[in-house]
Amino acid sequence: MLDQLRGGLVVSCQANPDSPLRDPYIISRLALAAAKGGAVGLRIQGFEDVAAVRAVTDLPIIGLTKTDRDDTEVYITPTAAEGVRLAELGAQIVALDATARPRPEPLTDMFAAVHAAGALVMGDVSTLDEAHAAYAQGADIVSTTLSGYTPYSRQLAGPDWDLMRELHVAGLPFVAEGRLNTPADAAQALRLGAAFVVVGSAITRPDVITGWFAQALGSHTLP
Ligand SMILES: CC(=O)N[C@H](C=O)[C@@H](O)[C@H](O)[C@H](O)COP(=O)(O)O
Repeated sequence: MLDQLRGGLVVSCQANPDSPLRDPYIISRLALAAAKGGAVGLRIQGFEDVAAVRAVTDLPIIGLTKTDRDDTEVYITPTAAEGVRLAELGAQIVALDATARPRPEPLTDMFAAVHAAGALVMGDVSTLDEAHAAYAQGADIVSTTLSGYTPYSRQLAGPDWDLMRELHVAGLPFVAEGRLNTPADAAQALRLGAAFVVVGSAITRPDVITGWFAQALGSHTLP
C-alpha cells in the first residue's frame, strides 16, 4: 500500500463544520476531481466522508476523525474504536495523533487495534522525537502533519522543512504534510526525502484559498 503511494500526491479532501462544502457528497466529488488530476491517494476525515469516497473510487484512503474532547488536546483519531471503524469503512491507512501529549488511550493499543482491523497506521507527529517514538511503538509511517499545531513544535507560516531534513538524516521514512501550498513546495518535499506528499487546503479549501488572494489584494480592508 505504501509503495503504491510512493513519490506521489495524496490530496486531503476535508471541509470544516462551518464550511459550505461540509457534505459527504461534495467531499466525494472533490475526491473524484483530485483523482482526475493525478492524486495517487486521498486523506479523508470522518466516517460519513470515508464511506462516501470509498463508494466512488478505489484509490487508497487515509482515514481520520477529528474529535473535540474535553479530556485531551488530541483530536485526530483519539481512540482505537474510531480507528477500527475507519478501517471497516474502507480506509487502508488510519491517521492518528502520535504526539507526546496526554491521550485517552495508549498509542501501542491503538496501533494494535488498527492493525488487527487490517489497516496501516500513519502517526501524525510534530517533532523528530515523536517520530522516533511512533516507530518504536509500531507505526507504519509518520507524517509531519502536526508541526505547528503543538505548543512545543516549530510555529511556522510555511512547511516545516527542518523537520523533514531531520527525519531524512535520522533515516526515518516520512510523509510531508502541512502548509505545502504550491506545486514547488510539494516537489521540494520529495527532494528532502518524503515518501509521498499530502496537500489539503491549497487544493480543496476554496474558502481558505480565496482568503489568501483577498489578503494579497488588501481587499479585506476595503469598505
Ligand atoms: C493540523 C490538522 O488538523 N491537519 C488536518 C489533518 O488532516 C487537516 O486539516 C489538513 O488540511 C491536512 O493536514 C493537510 O494540510 P494542509 O491543509 O495545510 O495542506
